[in-house]
Amino acid sequence: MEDDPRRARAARLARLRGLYAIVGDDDPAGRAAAAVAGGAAVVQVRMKRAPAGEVLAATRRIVALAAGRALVLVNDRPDLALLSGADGVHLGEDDLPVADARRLLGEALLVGRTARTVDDARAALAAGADHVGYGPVFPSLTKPLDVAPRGLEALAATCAAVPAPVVAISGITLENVAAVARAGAAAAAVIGDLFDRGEPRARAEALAAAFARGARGAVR
Ligand SMILES: Cc1ncc(COP(=O)(O)OP(=O)(O)O)c(N)n1
Ligand SMILES: Cc1nc(C(=O)O)sc1CCOP(=O)(O)O
Ligand SMILES: [Mg+2]
Repeated sequence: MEDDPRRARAARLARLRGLYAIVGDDDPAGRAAAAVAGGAAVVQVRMKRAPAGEVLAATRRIVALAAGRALVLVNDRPDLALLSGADGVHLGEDDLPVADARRLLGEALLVGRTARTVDDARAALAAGADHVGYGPVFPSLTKPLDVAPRGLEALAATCAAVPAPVVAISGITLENVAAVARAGAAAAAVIGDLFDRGEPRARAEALAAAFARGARGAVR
């Protein structure tokens, strides 16, 4: 057990920076390996079709390959986050409440929560989350959404208002990722532009470098 759980969580939160890759049911470990090799700081396991045992086995493989290089978070399932040795969980409105996931995971692991508004983000933090996933920033080709894209100005306002790391999500590409970083996002969550645009390792390198330039305020 990590000696000082709050210190352990702070150390994890400090690593929640840059490219945040989301892998799904198609070759999760292979995609995670390519993303981490390309400099992704975070891998989220978001397997929506596989049975729980398969998600657990894949997440354990990803925890092992990412060790020391990238954080691993599990979408939806705090139980699988705990059992797999992952760094935390990401929750949305259809998942367990943040407070219950926090009870299950304890203080050392990360709990992220989807937020559509600043009020959503504040409520998530008050309930025990330590970061939020804010979006949709742009339209997504991967996930149909029943909410309108928020855009960069709303992202910037949310990053300024929320006293915790904000992970931007939805429609993030090599063309807009620097602007996402300049808006103040701690990290940029990406699926399509990372895995459907050529070789993922090289794409990850390009996305991570572009995010870093934006975070320095550099003009591309
Ligand atoms: C970093 C990040 N932000 C938001 C989401 C969306 O999560 P959720 O609302 O639980 O929806 P699904 O991903 O489960 O469809 C996310 N996964 N990651
Ligand atoms: C998993 C997910 N959640 C979203 C939300 O806004 O809740 S958008 C999204 C898909 C992100 O994929 P892409 O980078 O291809 O747009
Ligand atoms: Mg979810």
